[in-house]
Amino acid sequence: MKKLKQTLQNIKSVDLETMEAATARLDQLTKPKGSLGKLEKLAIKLTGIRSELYPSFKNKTHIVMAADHGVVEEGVSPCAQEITTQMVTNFLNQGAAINVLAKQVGAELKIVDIGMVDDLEAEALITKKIKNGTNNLAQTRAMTKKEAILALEVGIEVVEDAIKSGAEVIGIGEMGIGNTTPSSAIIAAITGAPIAEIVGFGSGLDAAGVKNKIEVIKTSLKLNKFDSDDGIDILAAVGGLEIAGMAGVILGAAANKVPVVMDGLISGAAALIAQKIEPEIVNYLIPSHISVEPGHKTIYKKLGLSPFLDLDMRLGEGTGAVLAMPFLDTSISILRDMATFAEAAVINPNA
Ligand SMILES: Cc1cc2ncn([C@H]3O[C@H](COP(=O)(O)O)[C@@H](O)[C@H]3O)c2cc1C
Ligand SMILES: O=C(O)c1cccnc1
Repeated sequence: MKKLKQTLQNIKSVDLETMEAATARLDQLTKPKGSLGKLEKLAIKLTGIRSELYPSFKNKTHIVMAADHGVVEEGVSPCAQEITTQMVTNFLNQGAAINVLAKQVGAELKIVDIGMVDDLEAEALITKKIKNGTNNLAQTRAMTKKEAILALEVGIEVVEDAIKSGAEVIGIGEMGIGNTTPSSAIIAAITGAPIAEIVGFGSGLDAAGVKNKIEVIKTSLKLNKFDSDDGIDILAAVGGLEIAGMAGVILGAAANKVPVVMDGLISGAAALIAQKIEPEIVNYLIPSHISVEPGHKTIYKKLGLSPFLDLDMRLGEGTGAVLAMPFLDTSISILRDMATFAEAAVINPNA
């Protein structure tokens, strides 16, 4: 609890003065005002986070949190729970989509066991297990508040280590069979959106499976009472350990003035929890893509963010997050390297 408290105290508002300077420069560059759209908004946001006009995002780290979910016994996923362990092994052997995409953009990968059912031993795996999977949230609370806090603190620790090693931008992703169920429950709990509008087929449920998933989520929200103003209570009632870990990464990164690139539905649920705990974190969050999962747009709406990419993706692991990472460097190179109207001797249409 001490680590979490300290981290929350260290989260400060972003630097509005530097953002104004960035806006003024963007408006002097040789292009119609605002014509580079979201890239311009991104550059302005990043200067505010880093308190620097031309921050670097060359050193990229992507953190994948892995955990299991008791609720899979309700048939909410078409996939067997063992796939979590098999995929984490695949991550460690460089064979998954996230390995290929992270390598492509030059991001270092960190894989964290924060709550897998199986105990894997591997040098490259960061083992910070809170427990071997959550409880079945259709029967009882997913975890205790203490476990939720410990999982948040794992996220803070892992991201602080990455930042100490030089990370200038952090991506978040996850692996955990069944985790679109707690994610959808969190979205419903926080936004109040109708459950049937949020829930999707996850990794590939059929129509009957989606119907069952909706009922399981409704049951979990009725059964597990929580204080809807308390992000940690929501996390403990209907969340997941990897979701808590990612929320901790967001809080820890914000406390250190480092931007976090979100991924799909599950990282989005973590962002909603982090926002509930500390609303200021939204100013440190960078969206990436819009997932096929219907609840993802509800998340972006609640966060007030708009994604860059629409690639019909629905994988998770942080695949969308790493794909968006190069946009950070790109937006700053626009701000830094383009000529102004005065430098290029071009008539300024806005003057
Ligand atoms: C082989 C495989 C690799 C994955 N990588 C991410 N997920 C994604 O699917 C899971 C969530 O979907 P659901 O809630 O329907 O179980 C998570 O592990 C998520 O990361 C995968 C799923 C599978 C099958
Ligand atoms: O939106 C996602 O990231 C997602 C969707 C389905 C399954 N796994 C992840």
